[in-house]
Parts: sequence; C-alpha cells; structure tokens
Amino acid sequence: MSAGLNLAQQDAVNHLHGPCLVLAGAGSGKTRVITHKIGRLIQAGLEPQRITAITFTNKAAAEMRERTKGLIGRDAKKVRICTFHALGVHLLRGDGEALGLKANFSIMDSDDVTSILKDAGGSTDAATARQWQWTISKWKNAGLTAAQAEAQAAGDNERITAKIMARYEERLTAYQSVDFDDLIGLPLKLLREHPEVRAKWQQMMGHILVDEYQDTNATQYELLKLLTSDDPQRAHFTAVGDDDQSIYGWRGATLDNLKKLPIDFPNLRIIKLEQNYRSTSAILQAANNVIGPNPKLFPKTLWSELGEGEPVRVVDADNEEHEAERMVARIQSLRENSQHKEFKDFAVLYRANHQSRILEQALRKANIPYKVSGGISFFDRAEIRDLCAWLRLWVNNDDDPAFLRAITTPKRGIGHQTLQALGTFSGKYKVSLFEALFSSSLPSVLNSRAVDSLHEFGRYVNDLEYRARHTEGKEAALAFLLEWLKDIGYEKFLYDSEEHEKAAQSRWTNVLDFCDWMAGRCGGEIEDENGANFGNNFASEKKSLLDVAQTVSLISTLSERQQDQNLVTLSTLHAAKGLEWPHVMLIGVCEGLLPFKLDDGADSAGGSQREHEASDAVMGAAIAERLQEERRLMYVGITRAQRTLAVSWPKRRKKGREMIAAQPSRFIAEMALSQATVKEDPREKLRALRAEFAKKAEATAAAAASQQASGSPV
Ligand SMILES: Nc1ncnc2c1ncn2[C@@H]1O[C@H](COP(=O)(O)OP(=O)(O)OP(=O)(O)O)[C@@H](O)[C@H]1O
Ligand SMILES: [Mg+2]
Repeated sequence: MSAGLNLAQQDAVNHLHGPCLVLAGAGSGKTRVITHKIGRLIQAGLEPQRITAITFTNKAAAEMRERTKGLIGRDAKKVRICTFHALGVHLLRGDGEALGLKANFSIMDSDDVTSILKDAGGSTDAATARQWQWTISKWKNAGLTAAQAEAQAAGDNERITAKIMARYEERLTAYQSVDFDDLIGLPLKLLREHPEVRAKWQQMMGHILVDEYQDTNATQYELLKLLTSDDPQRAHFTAVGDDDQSIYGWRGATLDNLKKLPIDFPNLRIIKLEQNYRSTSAILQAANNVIGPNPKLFPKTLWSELGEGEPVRVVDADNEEHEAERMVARIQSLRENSQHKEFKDFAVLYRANHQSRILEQALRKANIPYKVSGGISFFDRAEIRDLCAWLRLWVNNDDDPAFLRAITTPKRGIGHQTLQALGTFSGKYKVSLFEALFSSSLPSVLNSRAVDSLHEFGRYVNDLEYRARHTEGKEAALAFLLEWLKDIGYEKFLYDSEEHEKAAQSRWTNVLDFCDWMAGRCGGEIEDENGANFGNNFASEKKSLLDVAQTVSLISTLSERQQDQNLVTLSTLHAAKGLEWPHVMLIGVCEGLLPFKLDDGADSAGGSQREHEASDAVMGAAIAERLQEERRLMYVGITRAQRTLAVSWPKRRKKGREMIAAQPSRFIAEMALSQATVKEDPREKLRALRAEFAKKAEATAAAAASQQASGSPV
C-alpha cells in the first residue's frame, strides 16, 4: 500500500492506531492517503466492515469507492464509504427506535420541507417559506430546539420563526419523518442519550476516515467524537483537510474543528504534506499568492515537480456573452494544440449557478458537449418529481413521502390538520400513512368528513394502480396518463402556482414530454444504456404502465452515471471541491461576483434588531471574514487546474435587468502574474480561430458531398 506514496503520505497511511490529522494544501494527495489507508488497515487485519470513510458529497463517495476498488478489489464493497448524512441514515435505521422513530422513517427533501413550512407558517409564498427554512436549519445545526430558539430570539422575526419551527417539528414527528439536518442532529441525540447504543457503534467503528475535514460543522464534529470512543486515548481515526479550502462557513462549517482536534485528542499525530502532484508551478504560484493575505493556521509552502508550465492567462471581455465566446474559443484552441484534448479534460468554473446559462448557449452553438455538475437534471425538476411521487405511490403504497406529496399536489381539500392526525395515528400503530387511512379505528381520531376524503383519495390511488397494471401499449398508456392529469387538475395547478405564464407553459411541456416518454416505454420503446433516449424505437415486448412506473424510481441515478462521459464540465466553485482537470477556466472573476458582494447583509435571515444594532466594527470584522472565505474559494478554483488555467472577467455585466460596469477582481491583481501572462489579444485570436473552423467545416462538407455523389458508404 505504500507504492505511489511519498514518505509523509506513508507516515499517515502507516499510523494505524490513534487519531491522525493530515493537514495539507490542495493537490498534495490527502484523498489519496485515505484510499491507501483503507487498504493498509485491511492488510493489517481490520475487518473491512469496521472501516468507515466519510466524504463530502455522494459523488465524492462514488469516486472514492471506485478508487478503493482499484486498489484492494472486492473487499472495497464491504467498507462503508459515504457522506455524514448517509451515515446518519444508517445509524437511525439501525437504532432510531430508541428515539421513537420507526425503522422505515421518511426523509423529507428540501421541496417537501418548503411545502410543510408553507403550511405550518400559513404562507403561500415559497420565498418566505425558504427564508424560514434557512433560519430553522441554521438553528438545528447549532443544536437548538424550537423552545431554545424562541427563548433566545432577537426580535419579532426570529420569535415568529421559532414558533413556526415548533409547528414544523410537530408535523415531522407526526409524519414519522426527518429532514436533512436531523440526519446529523438525531444520531447525535441518540448516541448522547443512549450509552448502550453508543457503545455498540463505537465497537463497530474500528477506524473512521474523514475527507475534507475543514468543512465539517460543529454537529458533525460532535458526531465524529461520539462515534470514536469515550476515551480520547483510544480513538482511532484519520482526518484530512486544508484550512485554506474551508468554503462552507456560510453553512456552519467552522475552522474551530481543526483547532479543537489537538486539544480534544492530546495524542493526535499531525502530518503535513507539502508536495503538490496536481499542478504546474505557474498555477501553484498564483494560488499561493492569492491565499497569502489570509491568516495562517499553520505555515505551508506548496511546491511541485511538474515544471513551470504554461503561464496563467487573464482574459478580459466586453460582456458576459463575449466572455463565453472567448472561453469556447479557448477550448477549441487547446483541443488543437494541447496534449489533453478530450472534452472531459476541461472545466469552466464560476461563483453562482446562474452563470452557466450564457456559457451553455455558447457551447451549444459551437457543438461542444457539456454537463452542468450539480445542476438540475430533468428528473429533478419539481413538476417531474410531483408526477414521480404519484407513480411511486402506485408502486409502493407505503412510501410515505410520496403519499404526502401526492395527496397535497395539487391540493385536494385535505388539510394539514387531517394529515397530522393521520401521521400521529400511523406513528402510534407503526403503519404507513396509506395503511392508516383504511384503518377501522381512524374515525376515533378524525371527523367523518375528513375520513371520507381520505378514503376517496385511497380508493382513487388503488383504482389508478389497478388500471396502470392493466394498461399496455403506447397509445393506451398516453391516454391513461393524460386523463389522470386532467382528473387531478395538474395543468391548472401549474398555471396557478407560477407567476409567469411562460414558466408554467415550459413546466407543462416537460410534463407532456415525460408522459410521452413513459408511454413510449409501455409500447416497447426502450432507452439506451444511459436511460436518456427519448425516442428511438427498438423492438421489445410491451410493458404495463405499472412496470414502467417501477423502473422510473431508478432513474434518479441517471445524473450520476453521466460522470464517466466525455463532456466539458461546468460547475460552481463549491461543487468543484476535491476534483481536478487538465484545463480549468474561471469565469466572472470580477468584483461583486468573486469576491461576492461583501457589504450585503452577511446573514440572509436578516432584519433582526440585533443585526441592525451591529456596530461598524462588528460589520467590519464580518466583512473581513467573508473576504477570507471568498479568497479561499478563489484558491479552491485555481488549484483545480493541472496544466492550464485561464481567468476571465467581463467589463460589463447584467445585474437584475440593468447592465453595470464591472471591475476585475482584486484576486487577479493578487495572483501577481507577470505582464507576459496577461497579454493576449482576444479579437485577433478569435477571428483567426473562427476562420480556421469555417474552413474546416467547408472542407468536411465538401468531402461528404463528394462521397455521397460517388455513392460510397459514409
Ligand atoms: N505520491 C504521489 N505520487 C503521484 N501522484 C500523486 C501522489 N499523491 C497524490 N498524487 C496525485 O495528485 C493528485 C492530487 O491528489 P489528491 O486528490 O489526493 O489531493 P488532495 O490533497 O486530496 O487535493 P484537494 O485538496 O484538492 O482535495 C491526484 O491526481 C493524485 O493521484
Ligand atoms: Mg482531496
């Protein structure tokens, strides 16, 4: 397991007992240490089931699983490699009953939470509900209950939100559901309050490895501590991280976790890595210069043996469209001239999601295939998820989140009070909501009108399920689906819930596309291996609509499968953490975007009296802190690049409906690039490239025409 590791990495990998912290800069092989250490631990005799590796995203977990499999083979399957949240699910499914949670509790996603909050707070406005959601999440992450939040509320706004939180929590309990924050908070409560459960899990966790440790928040750290051992001297874990890449401060991640580690674990072994294996010296120099002004937790100087490499380019553009064109031209030119020519060798990174739109248009125009990482795929759209909730309910009546979404989308006169009573009833008797609905004792907790409407809904679902089971063939399936949508009034619901007709129209078109695709599958049109083919005909047997509904739930894995395809990546800087590409372009590197507006209220819960009363000094300190985090974000962006890096900014950009003049980001000056690197005449190069491509396209067309004329197969 020490092949392909330097001495410091070997040190970390061979430190098998006790706590170990690898503190090192970007690209120095921290993640590599984790995968190799998993192998080393198994080699040393630890059962793979007793190893848990925690990553920051599902995607990172999938990648780590892949790498570990390459290293140790089949045993990799037995190692638990997951996110903190997935680990929380595992703990709660195992022992949540100690907290009164049934084993098949439901997990509410963000959409579900917004809709429960809308109801709990009596608002029809999604933006207001999301504001509550944000504040409540912040409180839950800080370990506060609704009562505690109310007791320490600053101002009316917070007091009202705390009251809504209490109603929201009641509803979650009634529905036997948890939200994402509970996936950390509840396991913590479980382990704290039940020593026998804690002892069991500590015994099960032979060694825990944590990647991206700098981005854990206070509750995650607590969970980690409780899972290791009650005695710090006997805790076995490996955490790897980089204080300069801490970019989730806004979500409660705190560098204090790094500072606390040596205090909480006096026998902590700290290992530093300084050699970077990812980037050229030119790129590293720019990264070191940008991060330079930030206060240091520990001094480190990254160096690389990969040589000076290409100078970092700074590209200025007239506006955002022009900037996108220039990035596209750069991709085309590098594909001609660089060793790394595949589309997947390129990434364009930006600060905010919305920045991808203009870029996508330019890439499409140039026929360059791309994927938007972390963006919304077709199956993640709210309207498609609404429909899928109904399908899931046909397939599995006990799917509680699907039940709740279907019964309230569109609204059918069954209020949350009724649903809450149903939820409490189902929790008490440990049955699903659907099962509870037909229970003969239900009338003891609900009035007859409520029971009647619930029964009507239940019968309707049963009827749909029966008919779906017996519907085959494209035309019959399409007719069925359209009739069902008409029955539930889905089109009207879309138009009622969207302020702009155009938005409703586009959502309705998605719905029709989806129905067409489902119906096609009933008629024997199957998808290609990526499940993404919406029309090709292949001879295949007919399936019932229910069979098709069954496979639809698997489709959410679609976007993850895209990972291996040869596509240019567009990604936010946050989602690019831990990843690397030969060619990276950072766009929108101007003041106001990167760094993001610094003088905007730091806390989007905003409006509390306490904030208004904040003295200038406090505000100044908050701004300084935000600037540090923005600088770390820029550092993360720069250090994703292996061979070439370009940084671009538009001289004018759109803000709301206005065009405003933009200034280059202070980070560009801080990169301290030599003059030679900055010079590059955009127009000339672009013109030359366009001419070259036009010539090539002409030549290809002429060749194809002559081949066709001569009748030779193409
Ligand atoms: N000892 C080594 N020899 C050769 N290549 C290495 C070595 N260590 C790491 N690498 C390579 O360097 C690159 C960066 O490694 P890795 O992703 O583990 O770094 P990291 O410290 O986790 O970076 P980040 O801070 O961005 O998460 C990877 O391509 C990895 O395979
Ligand atoms: Mg890493």
